[in-house]
Amino acid sequence: MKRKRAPGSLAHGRPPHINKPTATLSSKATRTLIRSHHQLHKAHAKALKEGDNLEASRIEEQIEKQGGLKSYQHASIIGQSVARGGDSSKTLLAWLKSELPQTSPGSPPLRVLEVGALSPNNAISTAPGYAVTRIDLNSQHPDIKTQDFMERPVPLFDEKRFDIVSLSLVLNYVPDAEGRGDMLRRTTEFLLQDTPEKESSFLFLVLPAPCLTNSRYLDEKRLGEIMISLGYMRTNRKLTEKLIYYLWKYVPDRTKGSRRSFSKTEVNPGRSRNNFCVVLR
Ligand SMILES: C[S@@+](CC[C@H](N)C(=O)[O-])C[C@H]1O[C@@H](n2cnc3c(N)ncnc32)[C@H](O)[C@@H]1O
Repeated sequence: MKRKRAPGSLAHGRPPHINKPTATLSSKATRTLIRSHHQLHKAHAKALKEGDNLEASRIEEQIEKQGGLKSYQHASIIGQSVARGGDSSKTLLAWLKSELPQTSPGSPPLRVLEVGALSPNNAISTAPGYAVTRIDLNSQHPDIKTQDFMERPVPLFDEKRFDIVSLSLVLNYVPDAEGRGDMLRRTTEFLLQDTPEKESSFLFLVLPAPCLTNSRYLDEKRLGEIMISLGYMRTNRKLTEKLIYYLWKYVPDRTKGSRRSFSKTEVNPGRSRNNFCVVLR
């Protein structure tokens, strides 16, 4: 008998999109591989943090045994295939059409930084009017630069900043809560700082739904508070069975005097919940 995954588990929410890959894994094998990679990745970060190098190298070996980041990305690409739910950047495109109407013929392309890019052929990359810079920890294509977003040099002028930063199923890849807070804060440094509000810039954020609907430490209200303290205003939201999508407008002036820190605080007690958390220092 086919076993259904509990709707509240983090493995339940898996990526959408792109072209159908040639070699295919079953949905179950795809989910198992993604879940196991996430667990090992987290355990590895924990071992390193605790200075347990022996345990860290044991986990590294395990990760390599199951194909490493490459296999995880392959499973994610399959998860993104049209057959398994579609491309999250389609939602981004639809929202941008109403939020940034300057995407008319003749206007300069909107600059997009896609963090965690798996393919240069998704909807945002193939739509006219967008210039997409793609990065990933491990590029699978010559048009994607191998780069850690956390180490990408911070731009000093708006000319080098972006109209849109996309973090689609990337924040949940970061193994620890402080690292997630740091990643969210860092997005603001890549968005426009000196441009009038009507030409605002945006963060597209996609997470597995259970990160917000079934976590002990994070819900939509708390994420909203974190985002507001960083200078973001929510403009769009979509919740599906598996994923939650947001578009946040960045309004730099809003941060003046409103910066707060957020620790690991229980917002939803319950034994069957997950531990997804964002800590903002
Ligand atoms: C599940 S895939 C998501 C792919 C795609 N964006 C999507 O929506 O399906 C997560 C990707 O994020 C990448 N990633 C995670 N942290 C990153 C970082 N700090 N900098 C760049 N890429 C990162 C991983 O290498 C992985 O390929």
